[in-house]
Amino acid sequence: MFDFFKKKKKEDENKKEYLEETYQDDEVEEEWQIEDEYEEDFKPLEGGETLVFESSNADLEEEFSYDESEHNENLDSNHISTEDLTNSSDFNYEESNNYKKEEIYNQSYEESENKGFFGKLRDGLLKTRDQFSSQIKNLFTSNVKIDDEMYEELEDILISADIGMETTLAIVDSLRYEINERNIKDSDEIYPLLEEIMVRHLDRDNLDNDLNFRNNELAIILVIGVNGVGKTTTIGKLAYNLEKEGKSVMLAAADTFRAAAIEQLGEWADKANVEMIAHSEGADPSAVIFDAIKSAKNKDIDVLICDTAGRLHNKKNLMKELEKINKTIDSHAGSATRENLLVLDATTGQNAVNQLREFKNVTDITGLILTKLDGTAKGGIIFPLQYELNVPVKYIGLGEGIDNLEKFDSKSFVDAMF
Ligand SMILES: Nc1nc2c(ncn2[C@@H]2O[C@H](COP(=O)(O)OP(=O)(O)OP(=O)(O)O)[C@@H](O)[C@H]2O)c(=O)[nH]1
Repeated sequence: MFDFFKKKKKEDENKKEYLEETYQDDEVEEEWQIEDEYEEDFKPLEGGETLVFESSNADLEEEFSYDESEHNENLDSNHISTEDLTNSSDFNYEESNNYKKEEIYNQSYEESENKGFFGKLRDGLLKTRDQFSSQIKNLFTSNVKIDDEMYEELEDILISADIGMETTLAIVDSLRYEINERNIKDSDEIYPLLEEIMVRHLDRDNLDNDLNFRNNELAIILVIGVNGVGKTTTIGKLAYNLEKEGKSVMLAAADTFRAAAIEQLGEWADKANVEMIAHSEGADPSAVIFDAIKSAKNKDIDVLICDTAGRLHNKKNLMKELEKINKTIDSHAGSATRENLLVLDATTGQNAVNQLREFKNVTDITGLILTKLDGTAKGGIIFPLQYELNVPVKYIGLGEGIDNLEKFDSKSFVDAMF
């Protein structure tokens, strides 16, 4: 699965220094029993090694030529080996190695490379458009009388597209106002006006839909989200996108809750041809991020994308875990530009809005990635997320392929809905 492993020396002094620097706050220290945890997490690990999963790259392979027998000798149970991964009962190496790589590349490259951004967006939003656009067209091209009944019908259509009550009412109010102001009598003219008003509502707060990068500064992206929303897939796609833009990317497998999460991320690291830093299942996520920051700095990496476990059922622990991760980043990469991106599954409709509300109570969310828009007619969910909760959508997922992640742009999105 991983083309080879590289082992990296870690001095015990660094660990001590890290613990001292990071955990000066008595309260946090007490609650987390940091000393114990870290002693366990960092227990060397004969030779004090951390595993770095390298992507397949001939040059790198030469540079860090990997001696498997040496690796096996030194491997500590606290870290993962290829064998652990391939032999684990819930992981089928053969299958996983063959499965998506081919599928994903064929599907993505052959079909999508020929299509421009807008073509892909329109394809991805087919289900949303099918439902929404046909209803809107029916309403406005049938010489409907511009009266309260028409506005009520429009409200129903917008709400059924998951646009949410608050945004729907705001859009319909604006439309009513504009129709009066412009003295529109012909219902045909309402169709483009509605499109214009919908874009305006998405853009109301001038939210920044781009990722936050500064030249020559490491950017650290924490990716948060509950199981199954498409977090791992999205990290792989994002790494691939950013690499294509010319940035060097590294992944940190800080969702250590399940071994399968680490394995799956490793697969995506391979597909996107980027490096991944991982410890074993149950390790301290902050320790993984600490190692990843060190490695990213040593290698002059532009973007470090960190997977995290987003288990909302234990909000207090999640909050503490994220606090600890943030503290680690502040202490060791204080000048890094930061993003906390929440991944939401569009097919869950209003549930995605509830998840954003919950996560906003737990941590600062700087942006959203809305996945699986290709599999739902609920694309309108993007409106309450941006308009009501004021969090910018930065990317949208339009399929399972590695290049099925697109930057979000309100004008193109609304165009593709109509
Ligand atoms: N159609 C479609 N499927 C997607 C998209 N993003 C992710 N998926 C699929 O959603 C499923 C779950 O994705 P994962 O990346 O495993 O989700 P996760 O949040 O990491 O889930 P856990 O590993 O259980 O925490 C997979 O089958 C993905 O292929 C998307 O944009 N469109």
